[in-house]
Amino acid sequence: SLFPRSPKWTKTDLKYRILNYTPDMAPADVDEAIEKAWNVWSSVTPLKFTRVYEGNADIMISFQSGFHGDFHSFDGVGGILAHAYPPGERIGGDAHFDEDENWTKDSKGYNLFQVAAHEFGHSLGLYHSNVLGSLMYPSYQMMDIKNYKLHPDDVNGIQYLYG
Ligand SMILES: O=C1CC=C(NS(=O)(=O)c2ccc(-c3ccccc3)cc2)CC1=O
Ligand SMILES: [Ca+2]
Ligand SMILES: [Zn+2]
Repeated sequence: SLFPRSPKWTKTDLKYRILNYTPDMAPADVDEAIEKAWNVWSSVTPLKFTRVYEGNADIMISFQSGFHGDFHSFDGVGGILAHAYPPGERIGGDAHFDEDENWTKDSKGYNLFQVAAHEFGHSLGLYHSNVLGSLMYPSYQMMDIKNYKLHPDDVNGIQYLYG
């Protein structure tokens, strides 16, 4: 078609790898935050996310600071918290978290689960939403992470791509 659909994964079984850890949190808490962030999206699509511990994965997850080898250097404390690449080969899908932030599993600093869930939306092909309260809204706001529920706007967006 004239306007090829926005980039999306052409497979439903995606592999992710956590390349390094932030000193801000216990590794097990990082693992859990990342897994929960994937569950947000797999719970409303046919997508399956499998963690791998070596070699290449569709989505490579890492904590980096300042210049880290791509064209989007991080900026120290505050400002940009993270970024993720739309679906594709090599860097496509990868998610980078700014190590200079204070990553937490609760409501102090920046909640890793929440930021990861947002970034993984980008890794899957979603862009920002203008619906306040949606996960893909461009600005960070603390949400009820205990029993997190995806906003209908986010469900519509991801199901448009993978429904
Ligand atoms: O595409 C971009 C480029 C700039 C971004 N700014 S950010 O890193 O400060 C950021 C802002 C909001 C969020 C967020 C929004 C809603 C829920 C959870 C996090 C995550 C990261 C984040 C982002 O995803
Ligand atoms: Ca920053
Ligand atoms: Zn974003």
